This record gives sequence, C-alpha cells and structure tokens, in this order.
Amino acid sequence: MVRVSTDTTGLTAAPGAAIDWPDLPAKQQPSYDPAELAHVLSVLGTYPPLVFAGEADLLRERMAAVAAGRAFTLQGGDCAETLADVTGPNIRDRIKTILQMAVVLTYGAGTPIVKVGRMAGQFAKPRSRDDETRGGVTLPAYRGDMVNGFEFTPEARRHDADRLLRAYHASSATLNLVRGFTSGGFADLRSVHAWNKGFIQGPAQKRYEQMAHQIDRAVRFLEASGVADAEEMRRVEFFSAHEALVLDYERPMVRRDHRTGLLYDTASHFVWVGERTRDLDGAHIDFVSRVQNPVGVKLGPTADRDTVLALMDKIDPERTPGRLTFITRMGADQIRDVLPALLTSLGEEAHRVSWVCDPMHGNTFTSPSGHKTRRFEDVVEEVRGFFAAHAEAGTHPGGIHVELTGNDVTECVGGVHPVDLDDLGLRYETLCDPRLNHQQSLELAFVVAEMLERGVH
Ligand SMILES: O=C[C@H](O)[C@H](O)COP(=O)(O)O
Ligand SMILES: C=C(OP(=O)(O)O)C(=O)O
Ligand SMILES: [Mn+2]
Repeated sequence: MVRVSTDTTGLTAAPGAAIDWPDLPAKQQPSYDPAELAHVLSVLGTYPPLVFAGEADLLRERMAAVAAGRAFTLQGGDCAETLADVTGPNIRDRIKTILQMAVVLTYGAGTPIVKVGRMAGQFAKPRSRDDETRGGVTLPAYRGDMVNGFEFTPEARRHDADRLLRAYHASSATLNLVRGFTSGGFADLRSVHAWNKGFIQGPAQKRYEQMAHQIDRAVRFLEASGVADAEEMRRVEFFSAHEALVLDYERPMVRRDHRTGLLYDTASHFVWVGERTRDLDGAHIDFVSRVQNPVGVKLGPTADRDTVLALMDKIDPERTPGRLTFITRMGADQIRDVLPALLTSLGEEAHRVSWVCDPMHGNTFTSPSGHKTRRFEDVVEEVRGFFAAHAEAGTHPGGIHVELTGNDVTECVGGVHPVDLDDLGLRYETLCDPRLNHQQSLELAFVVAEMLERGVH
C-alpha cells in the first residue's frame, strides 16, 4: 500500500518521500466503503499536521526524564472523545482538572510533572465484540466517533469514512483551544485558585483550595524576591495523546520532518498501541516502530518477558531515552503478582523504558444496573501495587494514565464524596468506559502525591 506523504510543514514532499506501508494484519479496523475511503485519504493526506515534529521531540526528552526517575507523567482524558463533546466548557474543564492534578502532584511530591491529555484524537475504540444486540436487533458495535455513531440505528452504526475528516477537524479545534489555554495565560501558576472555580466543592476541592493558598504564598514570595520568571509562570507544557488504532487516520497523518527527513505521526505528540492490537507481527506495532514520536504500548496481565523484549527490539532497538513507554493495566487483583516478576525478569532492560500505570482497564465490571463501571478503591489499589512493584524491582514508577473528565459524572463508584452503585444512572455519559469525575480525579492526585513523596510498599 503506497501513500504520498507531506512534510511536517504540510507541503507535499518530493516523490521520494512516499511511504510504503507493509501489508500486515491489522486488528480492530473499520470497514469503510473503499471509494469513499480513497477520497477521504487523499484529502487527509493534504491537511496540515496537527503537531510539529519538534514538539514530539521535546516530549521524548521529557519522557526520558520520566524513564530516568527525574519526572512523573500524568496522562488523562476521556476513554472516547466524541464530536458532540468538543465544546469550550468541556475542554476547559478537562484541562483544568489535569492542571489541578498536576499541581497537586508537583507541589505534594516536588516532582516535575509531564502533562499529557488523552485528547485531540482519541476518537476510535477497540471493542471486545464486533456487534451489539439490543432487543433482538444486532448492529455493528460502536467504535468511536471516528468510525460510526453511538445511536442504535443501522444508519448511525455504518462505518463512515467521512468521519475521519470530522475527527481531524475536531482534533484540530481541540488542540487549538488547548494551546490557547496553556500558553495564553489561563494556565498561569498565579491562577491556581481560579482552576478550582465552577466545580462542585467536595472534600478534594477543599483540600486543593488549601494547597492553592500555600502555592500563592510561595509564588508571591518568589515574585517579591525577584526570582520568579513571570513569562515562565504564564505557560505550561501540555502534550496530546491517543491510541493509534485506525490506520486510515494515522497513516495519512505521517509526515517527513523537513529538518531531518524522519517520519512523525503528526496527529499527536504521543501515540500508543492498545492491549488488543499489540501483536508483534501486526500493523500497529509496525506503525509505531516507523515514527519518531514517543510511543506507548499497553501491557495487560498476560504480557511476558519475551514479548516485552521483542516489543523493545522492534520499536526501540537503539534504546533511545524517552522513546518507549509501557503502560501497564494489570488489574488491582493481579498487579502485585504479575508486575514485580515481569520487571525483575527484564533486568537492566527495565530501566531503558518508562513505566506508566493505567489503573482503569484492568478494573472494569458491570453493575447490577447494567452500567460498565470501576471502583475508585480498585483504581487506587492498582496504583499502590504499581508503586510497590517498582520498589521491589528497583525500577521507576513513571506515571499514571487515567480515564477522567472535568464533569460531575457518575460513572465510577466510590471516593470520599462517593458515587454509589445506585447513583450510576444519574449522570452516566460516557459512550465507552467509565471515567473518574472531577472529585475522584483530584482525590486520586492527592493519593498518588503521597505515594510519590513517601514511596509505597
Ligand atoms: O477503552 C477500552 C476498550 O475500548 C473498551 O474497554 C472496550 O470495551 P468493550 O469490552 O465494551 O468492547
Ligand atoms: C482501549 C484502551 O485500553 P486497553 O488497550 O488497555 O484495553 C484504552 O485505553 O481506552
Ligand atoms: Mn477505555
């Protein structure tokens, strides 16, 4: 399969720059109409990159600090972004939530936090089943707004190639606002109080408010002492990430960096391959092995030493610092058995990548009311097991990767301001997996800050 690539400035590159993607098995792919798809691909390939290669390089440097134990990464956002939810308030509240969590982690643990949003591209979902049956009617499963619609009708569930373009535009609009917020003064460290406004004021928000007071005092002290750099305080580094799942989206977004001739997935700063598509000889691992972005691979409880080493050899043969992150999602009940043994079996190699904990995907269950949910306590327990495993193996716990929203939803149960099983129907808005709400997200940040500061065993 041959596609024409453009360079990272969006200009069509010389013919020699065309990318010859090998024809490898690719799981979880949509079946778009071929004629519609051909048209869409030719359009997508001419659209401007969403990120610049130099930004991806910067994130790789930041992730190198994570791998070395000098920084911690916070990765968070929706399980599935939706086109309808690309609104100013939704994006603002998700950004505020991540900024607040990052402040809690930075201030609480004194560690630099590499902030990454699961956003501006997280529009496709791998599914356990291809179909969904309701009341005797079977239709294709919902696979994310990049593929089909959630509504349970044959029209909505049809795989529609035009959605690739809509996902691109939605990602572009999202990233534009994120860049505005993070560089235009909204994320100014002197606004830590303001980020807490507009949210329901539960125990975690109150605790945050106290911390914000202390930060204010510290910032005023630094300003008065003349050592605070006002420009530096105005800006925050924030990166985008999503699962590189639909190759008909990711491949046309691959561009050759005009500075070096190297390939980058310009749809996002960071992309990862999911648990269901990480086959060593599959198209997804091949895809990430060809781009220079920092990349991740999810590892479930069945991942073994040989697989992990083979993934490293394939994706990161040079062991480039910051290049590869393993995002473990073992489940609270398995992580303490599985992860220490895996890390130990890797020996020195375990120090050459970053390790991030996804405490969500191994802890999903269905409530009696039929909602897919997770217990906040299981999420915390998996993170605790993650820290303990790294302490045991002598490796660095590098970060957390969570499904969250700034909205006051009732999708995960538990927390200090608890959502009960009976509450799930009140505000269950996700179209795929349950997310931590604002309160639960902040609470998690406080708990993780303590683990970072004290270490957990
Ligand atoms: O986000 C992850 C997966 O897409 C999701 O957990 C799959 O859910 P399913 O088992 O309902 O298909
Ligand atoms: C699909 C996801 O996770 P996993 O691949 O770990 O199941 C996800 O992160 O939404
Ligand atoms: Mn998910």
